Amino acid sequence: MATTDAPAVLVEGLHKRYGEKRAVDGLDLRVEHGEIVAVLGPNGAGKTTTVETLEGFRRADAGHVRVLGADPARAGRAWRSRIGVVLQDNHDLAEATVREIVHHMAGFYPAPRDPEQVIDAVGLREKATTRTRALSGGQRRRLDVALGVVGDPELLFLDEPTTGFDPQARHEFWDLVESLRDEGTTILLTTHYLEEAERLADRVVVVARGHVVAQGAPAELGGRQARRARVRWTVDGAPREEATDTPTALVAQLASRLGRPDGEVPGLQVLRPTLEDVYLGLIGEHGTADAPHEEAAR
Ligand SMILES: Nc1ncnc2c1ncn2[C@@H]1O[C@H](COP(=O)(O)OP(=O)(O)OP(=O)(O)O)[C@@H](O)[C@H]1O
Repeated sequence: MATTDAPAVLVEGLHKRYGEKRAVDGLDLRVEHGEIVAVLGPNGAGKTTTVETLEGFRRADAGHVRVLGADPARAGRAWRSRIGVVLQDNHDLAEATVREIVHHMAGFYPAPRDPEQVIDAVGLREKATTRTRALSGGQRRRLDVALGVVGDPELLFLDEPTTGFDPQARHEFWDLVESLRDEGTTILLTTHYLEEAERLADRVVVVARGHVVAQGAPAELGGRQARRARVRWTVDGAPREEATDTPTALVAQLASRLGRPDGEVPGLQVLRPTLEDVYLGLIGEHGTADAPHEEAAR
């Protein structure tokens, strides 16, 4: 039960096929205790299959998987009580109220959070006595998050947690995730929102066609080349552009070289690639999930 030096999640060479489809194809992943890792990737890249394998809901065809020191395919109830899960699709609890469900779920864990505090934390106080069938999509998702955290998990899996959230709800959810991080919860999330990954993740892992194609801190993903700034300016109305690691020096040089009395550089723009730019570049390089595998095409 004690936390060891072993990572919270360790995946080596994970493979999973559905018939001929290689959904996960040699995926490696490591999540340290206390870390928030965001898994990004196009539709069909294998993110959900991977996460569901880590949660013990799917069996790997091959590979080494350890989650909190155990093989999820064989781990028992004590292990399950240490993880929290927010799935992409949800079971139907339509007739129960928010309060009933959160209290009910808390009862399955040895040391749950206070269900009323959880209801507050996910912003469902005003809906506590509402039946779940009467919740909006975003409210329903907040309830899913409440059910994922009520057991006070050491490790929380969030599969596209904010899909369907309005911008305010998304920001509130991010605050909630950050407070969980401050309490030491390890979090693995999948998302299609680059802003979400940038805001929350210590590390971003990009998956395409069933394996990891890049990983790193959000500010470093893609390496120096992908992160170069582009400086644009005009000379006699004609556009010029240069990629550089030192945009400030280039701008200073342009200001003196162009020799305008006011020191202004006409049409000056300094563009730095966003995480989205870098991500789209990586995905472009590695093809989309549904492109045929190179091996298959040979
Ligand atoms: N139960 C299943 N049976 C057959 N094929 C499946 C099954 N689940 C997933 N797949 C296929 O496996 C591949 C990976 O799917 P997965 O759901 O893991 O991707 P994902 O990265 O989570 O995608 P998304 O971003 O759309 O949620 C896809 O091509 C998908 O069609």
